[in-house]
Amino acid sequence: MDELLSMSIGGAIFSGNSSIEDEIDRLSIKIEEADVHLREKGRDDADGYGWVNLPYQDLTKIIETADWLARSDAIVQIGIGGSALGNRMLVNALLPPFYNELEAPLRRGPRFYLLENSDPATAAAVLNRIDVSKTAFVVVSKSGSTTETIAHFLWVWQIVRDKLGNKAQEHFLVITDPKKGALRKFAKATGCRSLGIPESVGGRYSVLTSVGLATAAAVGIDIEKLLLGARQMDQRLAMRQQTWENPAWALAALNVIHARLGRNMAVMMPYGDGLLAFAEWFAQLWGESLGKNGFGTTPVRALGAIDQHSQLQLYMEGPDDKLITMIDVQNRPGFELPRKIEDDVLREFDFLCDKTLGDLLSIEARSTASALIKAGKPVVYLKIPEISEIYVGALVFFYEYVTALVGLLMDINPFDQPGVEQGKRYIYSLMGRPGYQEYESEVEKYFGICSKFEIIV
Ligand SMILES: O=P(O)(O)OC[C@H]1O[C@](O)(CO)[C@@H](O)[C@@H]1O
Repeated sequence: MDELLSMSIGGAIFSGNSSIEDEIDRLSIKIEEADVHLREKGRDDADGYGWVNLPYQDLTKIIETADWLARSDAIVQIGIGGSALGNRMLVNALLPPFYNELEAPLRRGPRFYLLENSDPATAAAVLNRIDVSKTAFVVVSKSGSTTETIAHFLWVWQIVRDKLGNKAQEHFLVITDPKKGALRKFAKATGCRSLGIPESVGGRYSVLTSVGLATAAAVGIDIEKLLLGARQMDQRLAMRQQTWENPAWALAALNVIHARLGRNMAVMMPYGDGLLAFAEWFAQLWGESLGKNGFGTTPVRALGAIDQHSQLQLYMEGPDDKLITMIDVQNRPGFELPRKIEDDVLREFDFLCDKTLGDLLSIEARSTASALIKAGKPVVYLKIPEISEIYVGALVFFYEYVTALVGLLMDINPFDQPGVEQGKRYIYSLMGRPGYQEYESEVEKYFGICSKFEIIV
């Protein structure tokens, strides 16, 4: 059986004489219970747990829609948080660098842009790069009401309608809740295309639904293989019923143990530019799922080898408050360094000859892990065979699984995000949304406290 992922752990400092094995074994029963709970709730398609079934879904409708999307010259996806980060992660990992700049056939599908942040500079720049009449706009929001997304949508809808009149809706795909919300109403009223997001799947667990898959397939990512990887991971995790055989169980336990010991940051440091956005996707998954009831470890996004020259000093000799995960990749595209150095003045670099840049990156990952372990810092060293659909699908499912398990081990609900709602109410009140006026005075009060200490230079 081909390997999907390997995990090694090292460098942990525990209290007293306790070993990593003892600490993890102590949590075994609770992990088994959490695992059973997760799978049972998944089978029932309970609220929040639906992602467990996504590897087995029927892709027909998504593929049909992707075929339509693929006929456009550019795709602009409008969404934020879980309605964008998964797309960014897939595109970053599975399309060639500078994809939008490539010409066909190297570019396998339409150019792909994301409108996430409510920053007018980015929005204007994207609109300047596309021909509206040859573009498909994909509006993604599970709730159908996220302010940033709706603001972008209203702006784009106006522009497209001004340009294309009653043909405007032919350029829109809405991905939202199958039954409710303003975007669902819009799709019904205009007759534009739409896809549903399963009700039981929350935003940050939705990359393997229409949210992540429709545009991914349109730009040439093999979504069947993504699901195959997720499925294989699911099946392998289900087979491993001992903590020390099951990497998801061991990693979930490890995270809980380190958090209890005050290691309150979870550094995600993949080695390779293609996994940069994986760390960003992980940050939402981890932060929004686990930051509750005073628990939660702060996700920190890092990138190897770049952050060796930026953050590593802190990881090595700063406070012992981090669990550092590194992701190494076994096979990377070849990029041979010179066989021989001709210039005398450069001879001291002979040791680099005959290797590839990929070898260098993996050597850097191993060396950095060793240095951290020597310094007594806890390291999780993950290795995937390559950055391709199967292994990315497997990695995504693995992290969703680990995150949910950590939440259940800590007796928190890993599928809600009540804390985010307060800020949303304040935004609505300041933007004048009816029904939210009462919150304006709260904003004034609390922002007033903050402004009291304003210092101007
Ligand atoms: O898909 P929606 O409903 O627009 O939500 C976007 C994001 O906003 C949040 O609700 C809060 O940040 C996330 O959980 C979600 O991924």
